[in-house]
Amino acid sequence: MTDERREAGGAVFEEIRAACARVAGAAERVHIERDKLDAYARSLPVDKLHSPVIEPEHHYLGHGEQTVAYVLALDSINFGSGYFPELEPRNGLVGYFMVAHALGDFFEANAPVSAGDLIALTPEDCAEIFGQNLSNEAVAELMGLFSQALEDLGRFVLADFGGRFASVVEAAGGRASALVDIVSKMPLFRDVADYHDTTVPFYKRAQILAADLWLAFDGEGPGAFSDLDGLTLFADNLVPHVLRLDGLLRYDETLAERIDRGDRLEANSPEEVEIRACGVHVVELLVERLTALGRAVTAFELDNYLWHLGQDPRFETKPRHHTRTVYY
Ligand SMILES: Nc1nc2c(c(CN[C@H]3C=C[C@H](O)[C@@H]3O)cn2[C@@H]2O[C@H](COP(=O)(O)O)[C@@H](O)[C@H]2O)c(=O)[nH]1
Repeated sequence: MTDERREAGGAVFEEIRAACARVAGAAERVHIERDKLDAYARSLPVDKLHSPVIEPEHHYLGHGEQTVAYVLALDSINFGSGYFPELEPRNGLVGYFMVAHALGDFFEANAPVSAGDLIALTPEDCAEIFGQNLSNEAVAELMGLFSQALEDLGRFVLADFGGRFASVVEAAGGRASALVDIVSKMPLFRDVADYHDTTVPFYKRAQILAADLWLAFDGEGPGAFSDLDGLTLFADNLVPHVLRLDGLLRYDETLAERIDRGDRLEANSPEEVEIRACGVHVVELLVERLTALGRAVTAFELDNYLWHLGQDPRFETKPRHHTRTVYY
């Protein structure tokens, strides 16, 4: 990493990178296929890498401070992948896009949505918003967690920011690392795992919040951050899956079998932490390779490219790891 990038990123980004590199070095169940990195880096379509996208048809964009509120709410509940196989599609959408779209419909119908409105949302309200049936135990658990996460956000905004969502972002002073520090005061944003003796921060949703604000506001106003190139991969269950199917990550036989037959992995288990950390580290290695090839790219840009690539049926139809967690 160059000194410029180190300066651009806050301490938190360096902590994530260092911890994930340590886990990758010690990992027993997940292996990085280093000899394939160079060819993979060369195969990436650099023109697409530099244009991260947010789908306007699925997000509530263009509404000023209400869009700030929406993005904060969205990334408060940008999790549930371990529950997604149990969810009903809503208007033909599943997974992340279902959640983003349904929350957008809620904002459309109820604007201006206040902190108090978020605090008041019950699991039953969430089931209605997301078109879900609470008679399914796993779905009921997820709707309970969504309601808790939205309530936490509402209380946080009310207690520390006078009820004004935009003030949360303004408090970060244009630094994504500061935004990560601020929102991580909410317990459900504190995405920090343990791996043997190592503390491993991922802060997946806190980081994606800065990225989404940047995308939603075209890098202006609430989307202006000077240190976006400090962001790491947002460690979820889709990008590592893409990296696995594309041959950069190899899981040992036992882990591969468990995932392929649909067993769930425990949150914070060594194998779950290894998958996430190796995902983060591979992306760092790819950023290094691409930079050396004169095709400088950021981890955020690679994340956005790889995540959208993962929506392709080639990846979507193959089993990936599922973990019931509030972090992704
Ligand atoms: N690494 C990374 N993980 C991301 C995202 C997003 C969506 N964000 C973007 C979308 C448009 C804008 O560009 C936003 O930036 C969702 N996820 C995670 O995926 C999982 C769900 O997957 P599926 O079951 O297929 O819907 C779940 O854990 C969810 O938390 C990302 O961008 N990067």
